[in-house]
Amino acid sequence: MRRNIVAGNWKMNNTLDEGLNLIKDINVNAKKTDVKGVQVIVATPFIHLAKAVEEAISPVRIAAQNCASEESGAYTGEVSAKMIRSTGTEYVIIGHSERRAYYGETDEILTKKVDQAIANKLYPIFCIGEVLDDRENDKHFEVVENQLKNALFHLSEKDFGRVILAYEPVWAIGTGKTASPEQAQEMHAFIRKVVAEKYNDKIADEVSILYGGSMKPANAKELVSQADVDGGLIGGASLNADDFFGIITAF
Ligand SMILES: O=C[C@H](O)COP(=O)(O)O
Repeated sequence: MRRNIVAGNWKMNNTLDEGLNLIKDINVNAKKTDVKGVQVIVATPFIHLAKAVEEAISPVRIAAQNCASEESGAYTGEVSAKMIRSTGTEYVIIGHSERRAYYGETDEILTKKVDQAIANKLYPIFCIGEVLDDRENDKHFEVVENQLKNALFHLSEKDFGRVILAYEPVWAIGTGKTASPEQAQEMHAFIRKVVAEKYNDKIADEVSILYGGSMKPANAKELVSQADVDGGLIGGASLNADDFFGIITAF
């Protein structure tokens, strides 16, 4: 079912103590705030996951920021989807533009990660988005469509139903430049259309599509009030519980 979701992505920030204190602050905010049915997700580094799951109270759920493309074995430094699920974690971000750009994650690798996540009953938060050059050359729709097709469209209808999409124009991540509400809506509507063409209208209508890229309390309301923007994937502003809830209460 299409849900409103605000997911914080801590990226490589917070020691274990800092992270658990932030979860406590998020719990305090969650208790005193009417989140109006918004699903709150916090994507922590791997080291926090098991304790964050114990600490987080409803409606806060925990996500990993990545998972291995392989099931198990001699892959030093990797963390499998099964290991992540064994901590009680329910969600995993896959295909973040930083993973694509800095760690060479191709569509082929991402396909395997998505399959691992689904096989281990995690909900993938799958990131798509163009770089500035793509947008300036009017290739942004094509790029996003290919990212969807190449890593997700092998999924059955049932498995696709577990996926949350996050549109993150790379030029807006951590730059303070946000896509305008119109640019976000235009792309989200396009994504829904591409999903409808591949699957059907019902599936397209039910998939949650989050916007990510310099979303802050000050601009969140305009973005989430767009018809096809179902929430946000928040980087910088998720590192402070008050800012994070400033976005959650924008609905
Ligand atoms: O995963 C989150 C996005 O990369 C957005 O990051 P940002 O809010 O710091 O721009």
